[in-house]
Amino acid sequence: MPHRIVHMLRARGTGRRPVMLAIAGDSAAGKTTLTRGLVECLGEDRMTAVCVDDYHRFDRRERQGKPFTALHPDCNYIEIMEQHLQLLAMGEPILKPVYDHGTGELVRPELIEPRDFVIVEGLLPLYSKMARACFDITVYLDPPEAQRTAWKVSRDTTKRGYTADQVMEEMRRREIESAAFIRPQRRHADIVVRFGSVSGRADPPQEPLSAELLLRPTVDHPDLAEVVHGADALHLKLLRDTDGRPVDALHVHGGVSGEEAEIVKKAIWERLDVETPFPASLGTLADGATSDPVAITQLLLLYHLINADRLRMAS
Ligand SMILES: Nc1ncnc2c1ncn2[C@@H]1O[C@H](COP(=O)(O)OP(=O)(O)OP(=O)(O)O)[C@@H](O)[C@H]1O
Ligand SMILES: O=C(CO)[C@H](O)[C@H](O)COP(=O)(O)O
Repeated sequence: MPHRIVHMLRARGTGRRPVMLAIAGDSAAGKTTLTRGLVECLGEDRMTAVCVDDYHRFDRRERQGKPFTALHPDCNYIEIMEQHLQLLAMGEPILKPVYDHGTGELVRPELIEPRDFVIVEGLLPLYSKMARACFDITVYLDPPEAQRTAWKVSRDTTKRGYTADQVMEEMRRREIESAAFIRPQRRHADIVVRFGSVSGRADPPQEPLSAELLLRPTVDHPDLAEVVHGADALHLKLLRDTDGRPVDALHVHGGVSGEEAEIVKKAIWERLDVETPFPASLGTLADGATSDPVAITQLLLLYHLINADRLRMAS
């Protein structure tokens, strides 16, 4: 006699499941910037973006009296986030809470209907085993702390109503929870991305930041050795991961020329061998400037999304 869960799963039918991508990282690590370009590229009719900071249990005012910050799992409805991620992974709609980052208030929930691809970004998407089980591809954004601090001060003082001193004080308050709950998610990512100067090289201030992408063998990456062969500003290196295991690292220097970046982007895209037209408009930053290291990172993520979709259709 099948269990009730089996009946429920059968009744649900064989709807198409979306490809699920997680982008985790601390506040102002660049998650929204990366996500926005991906959504623009594939279009909202194919891609749904969800921010899991919407699962904050308390609004900004309520949090002031609490012994923890927004980074703590107890400050978030983690179980509801897990339920919703499971539903999205099965292609089901959710009624998602909404946290307004501008005002710090919890506002009217919104209906989210997953499209072919779902990007889930935020502070804690890879925090629990159940949440991690919902994803096909996982990314952790790991900028140098000094870089992230500068981004957070600039963004929170212009868009979230804080003074620079308030931001710095809040970052100090969050540090213990950042170490305990945010940074450990790095170990669960298929790809770890660091926008900043490549080690041993000082990027000139007028150039976009360089990128280092750790490409862990937990997913199949395109053959980048061929792609970057002979390039001046892109290199593939074998590094030691934090657990001591060897890992490929793709370095994209901020000073990469437009022509070289274009050749590499097209070469990555050709390895997909799909009908989808080459995505031209990637790499846009919040201030409207463009960055080839960001564009190449986004292209690699698109490669994984489209490849995962294609493999699933074929299976
Ligand atoms: N690769 C980059 N190059 C230059 N600037 C960047 C880059 N990524 C992010 N930034 C800057 O950092 C700021 C914060 O980025 P973003 O809003 O994407 O972070 P986030 O991780 O989504 O933040 P939060 O979780 O706090 O909402 C942006 O306003 C942008 O100016
Ligand atoms: O880390 C964050 C992600 O953006 C936010 O700062 C957090 O979600 C809530 O903080 P705030 O009270 O500043 O809105």
